[in-house]
Parts: sequence; C-alpha cells; structure tokens
Amino acid sequence: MIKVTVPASTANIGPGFDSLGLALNLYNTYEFEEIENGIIIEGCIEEYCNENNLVYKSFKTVADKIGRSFNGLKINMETQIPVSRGLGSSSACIVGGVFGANALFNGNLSKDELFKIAVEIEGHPDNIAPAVYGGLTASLVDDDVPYYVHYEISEKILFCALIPDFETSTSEARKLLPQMVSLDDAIYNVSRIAALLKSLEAGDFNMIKMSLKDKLHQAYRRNLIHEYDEVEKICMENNSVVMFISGSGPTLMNIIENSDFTKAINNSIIELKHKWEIKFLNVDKNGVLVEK
Ligand SMILES: Nc1ncnc2c1ncn2[C@@H]1O[C@H](COP(=O)(O)OP(=O)(O)O)[C@@H](O)[C@H]1O
Ligand SMILES: N[C@@H](CCOP(=O)(O)O)C(=O)O
Repeated sequence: MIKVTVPASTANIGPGFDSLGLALNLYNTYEFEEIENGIIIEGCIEEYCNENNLVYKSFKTVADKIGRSFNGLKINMETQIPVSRGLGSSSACIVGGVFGANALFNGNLSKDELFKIAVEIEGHPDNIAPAVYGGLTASLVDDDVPYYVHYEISEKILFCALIPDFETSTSEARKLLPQMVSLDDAIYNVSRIAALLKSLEAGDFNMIKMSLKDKLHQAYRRNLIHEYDEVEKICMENNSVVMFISGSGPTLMNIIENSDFTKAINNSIIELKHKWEIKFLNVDKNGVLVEK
C-alpha cells in the first residue's frame, strides 16, 4: 500500500497569474492498493466514485506511461482541501495520482518527470509546483516543459483564508478572461511580480500592499464571488495587509501581520448571508510526501 499526502495551494497571488503559487497546510491523503479486480474509491462524494475520478485518471496516466497494467485498484482518500474553492483541490488529486502510481508500481520516474506529467494533466503549473515542491514557487512552461524556482517567504507573513459555502469552477472562471490584454495592464502586472517576490521574502508589508495587485484576472472574476465587496470591507477595516482571490476563487485570501485578525473579523463575517469559514493557514514547506 502507498500513501501520498499533498498540500493545498493558493495560486496567482495577485500579479502572478498562472505562475506564482504557495503551498499551505491543508492536506489531502490518498492511499493506493492493488486489488484483484475492479475499482473501489472511498472517501469522496458518490459522483467521483468511478473511472472518471481525477485521482484515478492521473494514476492511470502514469501506470500506462511506465507500462504497468492492473486488474483492480482501491483508492482511499481523506481530504481537507475544499473542492472548487480556489485552493488547488484538482492539483492535489493529480499529484496524488501520478506520485501514487509511480510509487505503487516501483516506476523510476523522477520528481521532475512526475511534475511535468501533472502539469500536462492540469494545464497550468502554478498549483502543481507548490503541491509537488512545497513553499512559494514561480513556474513557467518553455517548449512544453514546465520549470519552477523557489522563493523564500518571511516568517512574519501570515495567511487567513475566507472560504465560502459556494463553489466556482476553474474552467468556467478561465472563460471569463480576455484573450488579449492592453500593454498598460501587462506592464501593471509585470512591474509588480519581481517587487512582490522580494517583499514576500523580506516581510516588507508596505511593498506587499503595493505590489500584490493585478489587472489580468481578478477584476473579471470578482463578480462570481458573492459578497466580495462586503468581505473586502470587513477585512480592510480589520487591518488586512492585502486581500486577493485565491486561485480562480471563490476563496478570498488575506495576508495579515497578526493572528488576532481571525478573531477580529468573526462577528462581522457571521452576519453575512453566506457562510464564510475563517481559516488561519501556514506555509507548507515540503510539498508532496510519499510513504510506503
Ligand atoms: N476528491 C476528489 N476526487 C475526484 N475529483 C476531485 C476531488 N476533489 C476535486 N476533484 C476534481 O477537481 C475539480 C475541482 O477543481 P477546480 O475547479 O480546478 O477547483 P480547485 O482546484 O480550486 O478546487 C472537481 O470538479 C473534480 O473534478
Ligand atoms: N492560475 C489558475 C489557478 C487556478 O487555481 P484553482 O485553485 O482555482 O484551481 C487560474 O487562475 O485559473
């Protein structure tokens, strides 16, 4: 039996659309066991308990690649990452599946090769890189090959996610984005990315406030997020350094200086129409963990 543990991730982080990502300490674990025949999937909703399951499909992709067929497979999941909330549940499933197959069948694919396969399945590298390698990552795809680099992130920087009781689908949220952007908007984002990464490393909250802004995706997607304005008002009145859309949303992520923030916003957040879970999160520095 193989157990794979994968962290959640928050992608984009303002200006770094489809590039920046950060691993967070919410985890999904997937256990894989070869059985005589059939597919047994436990620990997820009925709708996912079949051959179309993303963990299973990702597992099968790698099994095929390394030339291993199997008559039966049991997958047991324990999931902390909420689905379709912008915290990388799909990337966690994909990483779980590809690393699970390589380990169960003693494949000799390297971590970087599994990263590449996972990015091919997901279509963009920004959640996959932190899910695999942990920490804060910037990733890119060159000639169909994904690459990533790590950045340090100051211990002073704290995260508070507001996770609502409604979902958005990443593929639907991507359809809202324009195919062409103006040079001004491109400059707006490009000029902020390098400054943001340095200020995250230094824990420079003033610079984070200025550089963690974006003109490529958030304005187009905020209308998908009910009560966005109300949540933003509450967060900014309670000294959030900056609030941004986590991945494609609807989770709204705050960078905060003090963990008292979570208590301070509570009374106002529970007054809202939707239920918003307030979650204080830490950086996961390790990425995927495979245990035999
Ligand atoms: N436990 C799971 N089993 C199978 N598929 C899952 C599971 N969790 C998430 N998924 C897949 O990931 C999709 C959500 O991915 P996405 O829309 O990218 O949102 P996010 O990655 O932000 O949670 C679901 O619709 C489903 O296809
Ligand atoms: N760059 C992607 C990130 C999607 O992240 P998810 O956690 O919402 O799947 C995008 O913004 O579309």
